[in-house]
Amino acid sequence: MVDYITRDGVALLQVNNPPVNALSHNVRAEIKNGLDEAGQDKQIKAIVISGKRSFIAGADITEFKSGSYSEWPTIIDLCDLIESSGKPVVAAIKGFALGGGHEIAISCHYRIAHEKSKFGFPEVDIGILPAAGGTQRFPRLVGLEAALDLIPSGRHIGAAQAFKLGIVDKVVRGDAVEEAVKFAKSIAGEPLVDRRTSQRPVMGAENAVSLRDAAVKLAMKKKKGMIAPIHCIKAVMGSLLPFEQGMEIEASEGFMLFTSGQMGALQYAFFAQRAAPKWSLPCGASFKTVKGRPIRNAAVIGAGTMGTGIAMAMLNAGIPVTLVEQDRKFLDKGVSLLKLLYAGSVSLRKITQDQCDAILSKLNTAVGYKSLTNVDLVIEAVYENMALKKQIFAELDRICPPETFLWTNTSALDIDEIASATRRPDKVLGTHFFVPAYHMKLLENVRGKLTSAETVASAQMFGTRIGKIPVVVGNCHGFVGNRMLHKYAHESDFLIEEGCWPEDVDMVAENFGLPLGPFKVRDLS
Ligand SMILES: CC/C=C\C/C=C/C(=O)SCCNC(=O)CCNC(=O)[C@H](O)C(C)(C)COP(=O)(O)OP(=O)(O)OC[C@H]1O[C@@H](n2cnc3c(N)ncnc32)[C@H](O)[C@@H]1OP(=O)(O)O
Repeated sequence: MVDYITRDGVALLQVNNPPVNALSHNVRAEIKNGLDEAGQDKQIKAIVISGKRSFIAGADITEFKSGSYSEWPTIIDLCDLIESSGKPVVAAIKGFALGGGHEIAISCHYRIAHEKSKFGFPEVDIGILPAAGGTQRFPRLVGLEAALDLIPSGRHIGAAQAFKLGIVDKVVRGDAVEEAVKFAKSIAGEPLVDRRTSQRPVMGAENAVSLRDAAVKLAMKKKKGMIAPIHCIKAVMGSLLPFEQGMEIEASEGFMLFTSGQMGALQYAFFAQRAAPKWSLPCGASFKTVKGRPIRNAAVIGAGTMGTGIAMAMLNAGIPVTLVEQDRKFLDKGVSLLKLLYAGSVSLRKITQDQCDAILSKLNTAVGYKSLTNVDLVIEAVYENMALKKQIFAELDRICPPETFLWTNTSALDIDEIASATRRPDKVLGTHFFVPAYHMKLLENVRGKLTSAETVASAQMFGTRIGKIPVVVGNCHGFVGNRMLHKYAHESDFLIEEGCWPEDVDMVAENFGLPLGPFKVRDLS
């Protein structure tokens, strides 16, 4: 799990724990053994820590449930061992240095990073904080302001910004490991006193109160209902005390999170989101046995809210889209809406004007279905009317090539009945997008009784490609999402009957952490 390689007086400890080099107990034990071996070997003058393929994505999240994250050596022990090493330790970073991996990196005496590497403390999003000294060392490396920005937000940054902030000592284009080995040789024997992060003062301490208040305000706005950001902020503020005392604050803030229900729920969600795109059918088919067909181009029928949203989701992923309406007036309205949304993204600087132009260059429009003779996929997104949908599917079936997938955006209608209007029921599937379709992550892929495994595989692949979390569901009224939503909507309605105002119900739901309250969602639909 950790290869120990010696190179001309340098010991290279290379973590090899696929898929993401998480710091599982065995990995930690082997890093410790490697550090001990390198420390004892008189021939070794410096140490490089790196990862095969990528650096280290953090603690092994499964260990927070099992409890083995706290078994010796912990990540805290490793960080202390690395920092106090008498021989210089250099982190060679490519790929991800996240969470505990980032904490290991900032405990090293130097950091050499590939230009495409990424840094971050995503702990906040799984309900915890950087509990291996990260809340204490990071402010000492980058200052209070940047630490209060990056730790409670969990935001990833690239190598260039990491260099600007002082996280990284050198950014390289070539092989970060080779550069780090070369660098380690060049600094062997130099004093390390000012290279130990825990010994540094925290910059920006004079503005501590205003920086803290601003961070709390932002966290309450951006991460509504989450307790971890506030504990992160409290722990970072502890860095204004001497290091040992700050570590105690980190531990006590961490303890509250490690024993919270939110930690369990968010870590459940972490694994559930990764499990959802995997699928298997009663016949045994899964991604292991069936390959999906990539979608090279697509058409969307209907330029209303759902149709334009779905078209945007595809355009954002670089898939050329033809937006189709039966009437030029509706088509123009849809295109104007779509352009307005992209113009908004430009003015908010989410994309540049050039990127906007490139995206829109992949948008075509058509009145009627005649031009759909060369598309891999058609997604129908007209209003929920079975007779209309069947009529459209019958017509599409006549015009589109036999291999074209015909999918329907419906939140409740029977996929089998829609498929019965075609001669290709195996290629018919429901794609239930949620409003706004260009933004919401969930995509229910509804399998009818004749939908083929290849169609399911293609829809799951497609969902991931357009940045959704696709999940295969059965064909029943309301599928899964709306069956859950209906209960939630009923309870919200009862509250109105009992005298609450819709805006009050929305406010409570939003303060709990939902992006939009139930009545605002209904206004959008
Ligand atoms: C005593 C001190 C205690 C604590 C201090 C430290 C705390 C931490 O470090 S908490 C962990 C912080 N790190 C993260 O939260 C990173 C989580 N991972 C990711 O964000 C992503 O996986 C990635 C950006 C690193 C890579 O993304 P991608 O290439 O899209 O891969 P997947 O997300 O699909 O993941 C692939 C595979 O790996 C599993 N996995 C990912 N990270 C972890 C992890 N940290 N621990 C355990 N397992 C992890 C993920 O579930 C996928 O598994 P399957 O293929 O089985 O689905």
